[in-house]
Amino acid sequence: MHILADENIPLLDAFFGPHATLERLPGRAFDRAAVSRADALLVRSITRVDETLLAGSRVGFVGTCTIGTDHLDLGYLDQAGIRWSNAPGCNARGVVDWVLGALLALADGAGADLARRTYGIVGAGQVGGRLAEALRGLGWTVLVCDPPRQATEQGDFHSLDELLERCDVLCLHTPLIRDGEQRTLHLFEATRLARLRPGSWLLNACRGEVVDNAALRAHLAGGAELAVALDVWEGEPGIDPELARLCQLVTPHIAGHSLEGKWRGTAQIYAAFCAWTGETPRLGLSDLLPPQQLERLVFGADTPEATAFRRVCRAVYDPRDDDAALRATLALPAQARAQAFDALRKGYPVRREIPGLVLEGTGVARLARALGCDWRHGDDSESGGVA
Ligand SMILES: NC(=O)c1ccc[n+]([C@@H]2O[C@H](COP(=O)([O-])OP(=O)(O)OC[C@H]3O[C@@H](n4cnc5c(N)ncnc54)[C@H](O)[C@@H]3O)[C@@H](O)[C@H]2O)c1
Ligand SMILES: O=C(O)[C@H](O)[C@H](O)COP(=O)(O)O
Repeated sequence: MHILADENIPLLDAFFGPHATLERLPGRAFDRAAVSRADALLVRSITRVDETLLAGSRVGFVGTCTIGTDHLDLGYLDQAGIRWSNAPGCNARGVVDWVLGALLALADGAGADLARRTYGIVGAGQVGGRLAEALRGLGWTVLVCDPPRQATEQGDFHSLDELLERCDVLCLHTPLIRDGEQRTLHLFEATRLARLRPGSWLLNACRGEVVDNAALRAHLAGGAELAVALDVWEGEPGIDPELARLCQLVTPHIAGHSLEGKWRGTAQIYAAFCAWTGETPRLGLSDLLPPQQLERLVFGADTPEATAFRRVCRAVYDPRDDDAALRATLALPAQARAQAFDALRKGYPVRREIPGLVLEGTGVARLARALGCDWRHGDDSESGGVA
């Protein structure tokens, strides 16, 4: 068994080493020659896997250590009898942490109170569903638009038109769907952008193509009262530097790059690979995940929830660091800028997830529940320190 794998997939040796020979390549360097040596492919989001790449090969399994599948031609894989798997939900929590950090950054820029805004979540699956739960858990107002779910479930869903009318924060979490009734390609084009309420915020951490980037740039350049946080871009890795300069927060498609998110992705694909070969998995994520260095945050009984929220989010992750790193590349020539975008993703520092924390203090029980953290009553004589 020979596996061709993206070099940016962590834990390849630990999981797959006992089952196969491994060959690593940059995700953008997969070609027919390399694929002709492989029985299985392990990819991330940047490798287009379709008939052009696979025809005539003996590849029988394609695993993508990502949530998204828009880089896979699923119709072709099914018709060619090639087993495939993605890693549903693997890095959803990392994206939620990115959104929370982005909201804090936007609130600082606008002098806004996060609790008083109305949130619209477009696409409420693994990411959007968790985000809605977190924001509602904080007592904030959240409207959800998810027509595919609305068609099959009872629930409190709203139309996109209603979100545009009522919300002052829009968070996009749909898959990229290029055609059909649920098309999301350029879901936010010039007309919809123009309908956003003045003073509103737009956050995109799903796929760049869900927002028409040229239309967004024109809208912002025209003086629109809109603050924007973008993690994903049309034309990655060659992003539009003018658009980036007009946005309040910009990051290089790393919203889901928590350590747990990346490792879970490998573990999920390993389980799918073993199901394909008929072997018994020898390892699970819990065998490998290191303990968190920062485990406990202690709050005094009088700490306002908004203050505690800020401390918890920022203690784990502040996307303004990623913003600064990406902004530093914007003046580079196009090719160097695209390489820098990939390099920031490849060399991404270790980042853990908020639910790994324990929050201690009588006043933070609701916050802990909303953020998915364990909670301890604790000793109220301690005040706001970090253990
Ligand atoms: N930036 C990152 O690092 C990062 C990380 C993880 C996931 N993602 C991307 O985020 C997106 C969402 O991921 P997920 O795991 O939540 O996916 P998911 O499939 O679990 O959920 C997507 C939801 O969108 C809904 N949807 C589909 N078409 C819609 C439409 N036209 N309007 C509104 N809702 C619609 C679906 O019904 C579903 O509930 C994917 O594109 C994924 O690739 C990005
Ligand atoms: O769909 C996903 O899971 C994410 O967009 C994923 O994190 C993409 O980043 P990559 O894994 O390609 O680095």
